[in-house]
Amino acid sequence: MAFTIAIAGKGGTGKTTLAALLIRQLIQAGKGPILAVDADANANLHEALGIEVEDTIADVMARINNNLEPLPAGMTKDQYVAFRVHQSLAEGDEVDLLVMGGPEGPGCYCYVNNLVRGFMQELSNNYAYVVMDNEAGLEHLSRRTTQNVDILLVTSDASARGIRSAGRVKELVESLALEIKKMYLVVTKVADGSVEALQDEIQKTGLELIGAVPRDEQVFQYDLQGKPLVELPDDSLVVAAVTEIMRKTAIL
Ligand SMILES: Nc1ncnc2c1ncn2[C@@H]1O[C@H](COP(=O)(O)OP(=O)(O)OP(=O)(O)O)[C@@H](O)[C@H]1O
Repeated sequence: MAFTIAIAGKGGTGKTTLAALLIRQLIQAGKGPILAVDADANANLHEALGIEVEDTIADVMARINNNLEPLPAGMTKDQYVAFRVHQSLAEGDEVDLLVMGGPEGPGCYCYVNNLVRGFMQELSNNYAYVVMDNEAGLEHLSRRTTQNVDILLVTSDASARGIRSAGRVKELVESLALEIKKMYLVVTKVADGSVEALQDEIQKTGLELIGAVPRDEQVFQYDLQGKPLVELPDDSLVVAAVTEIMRKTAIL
């Protein structure tokens, strides 16, 4: 069973950046193969990883559900879904990427979710690690289309409002009774001293702060130029911060 790391937080809090850097460091440490799952409808993990994606799972499922892709002779719907999901896996060096996409059309949830869930479980057995980029609403985790999580990293930017919404992610996890072994807070885009100023807010959430990712102009520049974040240099400030988080959480 793959070790699963999920990242969740409000839009723009650096989830994709964190996911890409975790994957970068896992690869560097020779911990592949890794399955990256983009479960954020707005996310662009493929760009951060430098992997081309043709299809999202939601697109494939919508086509199958609307009979735009007739079943090949001799194949059951289950077999065909498994085959098409497998086909939409984008392959890179040491990391493959599955983009969930969405939102899904009405009326197709249960059946497709059940199939995707079964398929995800089987698929993840082929990998040492699964790294998932999720929305704050934890859509896929709550529908259990994805498997149990070993570590959930909740991201917040360095603002009191951000910390409070990270606290709501924690409450959501608890109210949904999700099977998550460990949950930590990561404050992102941190300028000098701003984490200290947030200590009271952090304490109120009950989340354990595991690390801070500094605001780094280089990340912004890479995104601006469409350069994959996995190509950030070894001496990058954010790479060092993520490596430290991985040590503290015993991922590395
Ligand atoms: N440590 C950082 N330093 C500077 N800029 C950053 C940092 N982390 C993220 N950013 C910038 O913040 C923006 C949002 O980052 P990112 O895409 O990682 O967030 P996200 O939470 O995945 O957002 P979304 O939910 O919209 O996909 C990007 O423009 C990125 O360049």
